[in-house]
Amino acid sequence: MRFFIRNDAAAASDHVASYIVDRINHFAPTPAHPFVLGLPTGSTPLGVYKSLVETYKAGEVSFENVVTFNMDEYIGIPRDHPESYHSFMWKHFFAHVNIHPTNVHILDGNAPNLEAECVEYEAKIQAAGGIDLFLAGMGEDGHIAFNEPGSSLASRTRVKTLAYGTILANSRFFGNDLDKVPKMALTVGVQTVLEAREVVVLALGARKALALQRCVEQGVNHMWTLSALHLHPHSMIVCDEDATLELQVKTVKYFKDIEQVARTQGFQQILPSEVRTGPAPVPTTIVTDEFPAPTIHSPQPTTSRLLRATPATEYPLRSRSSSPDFSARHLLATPETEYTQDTEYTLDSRSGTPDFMPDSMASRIGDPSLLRRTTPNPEQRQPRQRSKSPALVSASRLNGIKV
Ligand SMILES: N[C@@H]1[C@@H](O)[C@H](O)[C@@H](COP(=O)(O)O)O[C@@H]1O
Repeated sequence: MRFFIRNDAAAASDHVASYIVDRINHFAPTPAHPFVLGLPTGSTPLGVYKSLVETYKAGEVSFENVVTFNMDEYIGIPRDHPESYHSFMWKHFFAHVNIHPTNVHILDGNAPNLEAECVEYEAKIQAAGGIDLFLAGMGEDGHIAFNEPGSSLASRTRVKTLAYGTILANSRFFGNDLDKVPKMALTVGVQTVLEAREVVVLALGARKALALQRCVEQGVNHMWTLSALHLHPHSMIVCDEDATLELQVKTVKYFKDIEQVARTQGFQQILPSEVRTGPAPVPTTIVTDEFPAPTIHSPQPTTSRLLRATPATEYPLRSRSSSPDFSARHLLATPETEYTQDTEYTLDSRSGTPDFMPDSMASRIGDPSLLRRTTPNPEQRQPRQRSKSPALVSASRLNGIKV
């Protein structure tokens, strides 16, 4: 996941808007091959829409061959209600750019059959060739679209009951009257979003800080559905400084450093070209006599090893140790080498996995029957007598160990 932090909401919104413009222009959409854009509502994307409209008016982007799919819509308020997502999208974006109304798709929260509406919506996304870029905001509880905490991460477009926290948060658009906020909505699912070729999330303000922290620093969790983005190969979060308030300083520094290094090295984090220009052909493996099918080595069964065998020789654990055996083995491999910290570093970087230490799970379990092993346990072997090389003696002095 890429993560960009900007000083304020305006800079973060501009970053996202110019990113979208770049994607559309690079895609060079045509009527037969339109760019398919997923869109959110809420206060968060307002700056992005404003910037996109300005860019369009400056002649730097066209929405002529852009097809859109909105994330969600309330159930039970008229389409022309000022707070319906239909009204929102036309007011803030569609009415100001050259998009064809027939290319705009927004779920109908008043459809006679809501389930059928959802199924049809997924089919329309498929028919359009899938979504190239899904822009999203996030709820204060980390929801994406209206996928409230506890939503299945495999969910698709469906009817969703809104969480109390969401109703409370969105009541500001309904005169702070909770009774006026719809209690249900239609929403694309988490899986619908994950199937987009790219997902871009904008998070602004301190009220998103906790959710952002959960989604960026913690694992994939169905209670913070935006965290499912970690499963997406091309996802990006852009936020302002206020939204980082709950993140660890080292997390913020790390992501800022990545961006800085990329800039100074002239390396842009761009997507593979096939992602940017529509669906890539499915790769096929050509098998000939000259290039036979590769052998796939199946992993060794682990059960027996866990129960009573000696995994150490096959799967050594990577734990640093100052045991005599550790030092001796390394030095015996290069007896002419004088043991210094530098030498150890050289060995590390050359071998990649220098610090193997025999171990076995069975030895940690206090079950006497596990000591009856059928294969030799390296830990119980008698140490072999080794001659003391000069290097070994030198190392022993440095480490204070007996060899
Ligand atoms: N369904 C929408 C979400 O798509 C949006 O991300 C969220 C955040 O809204 P805001 O940007 O106003 O904080 O609001 C609603 O719940």
